[in-house]
Amino acid sequence: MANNTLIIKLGGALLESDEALTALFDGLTQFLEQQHRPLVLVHGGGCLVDDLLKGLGLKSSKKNGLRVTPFDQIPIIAGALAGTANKQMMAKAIQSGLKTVGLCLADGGLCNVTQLDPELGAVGDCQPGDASLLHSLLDGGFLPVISSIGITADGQLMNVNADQAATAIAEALGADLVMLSDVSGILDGKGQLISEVTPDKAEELIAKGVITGGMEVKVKAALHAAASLGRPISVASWRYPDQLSKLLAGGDVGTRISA
Ligand SMILES: Nc1ncnc2c1ncn2[C@@H]1O[C@H](COP(=O)(O)OP(=O)(O)O)[C@@H](O)[C@H]1O
Ligand SMILES: CC(=O)N[C@@H](CCC(=O)OP(=O)(O)O)C(=O)O
Repeated sequence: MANNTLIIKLGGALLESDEALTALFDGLTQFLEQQHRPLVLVHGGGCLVDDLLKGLGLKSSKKNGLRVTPFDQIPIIAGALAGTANKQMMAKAIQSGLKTVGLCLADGGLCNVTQLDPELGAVGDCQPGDASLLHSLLDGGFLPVISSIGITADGQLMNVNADQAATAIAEALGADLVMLSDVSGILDGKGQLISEVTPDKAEELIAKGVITGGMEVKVKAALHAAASLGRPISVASWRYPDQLSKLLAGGDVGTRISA
């Protein structure tokens, strides 16, 4: 199989805008027609989980950008991420005429997931595993759409941060990785886009409290992937799918994170 596989991670806030979701999948379809690159989508859905837990009267909190996941909440969270979010993404892909397969991190042993930290409950650390199922699907012309739910060797469902899941999958495939979020990239203290972030710059911005929460997790995951894959990782917005080709050609779009 061609080794120019592209992983695009889609932040969950995209699911809150039907218009943006349609535009993105139309953009992805055009991109695939032009570039013929094997593409894998990895998605989040944090806001969907927030809404669902709130609706059920359940409290939820985050530690360093990661959701504390009590074991009795994992069935609900897995339902939201591997169920609703995954199928809503697939639905848009199908509407755009793409042949798609919905997966989680456990399918075909794609990722090895273990408990990250007992204080976080059912939250998984995610390491690259067996990518042969993905290779087969890509060879068959399918678009894999992957949620960030994992299963440990002991059979425990785990909630994995979707940026960490995307980096492990990019490592498993040796693929390029682009993270599309609800912001245009990493912003400085004045809200201006930063075009390039190195490990030193990231450390400085995190220490100053400029990069926080979900973006801190994203930047750390991207720095790890940039180092292990030996290429930069881009963080940009899902609002401008027409800029994807420019971004991949090294153009001035979003933030480039290099190790
Ligand atoms: N320096 C920063 N630049 C941009 N966004 C930041 C920054 N620091 C924190 N954030 C927050 O990070 C969010 C993106 O992270 P997250 O919500 O995890 O996105 P996604 O769901 O796309 O993974 C932004 O919406 C913003 O609120
Ligand atoms: C452990 C952990 O934090 N899991 C995340 C998984 C979803 C996610 O990462 O969604 P976004 O990409 O939309 O942020 C969560 O429960 O919110």
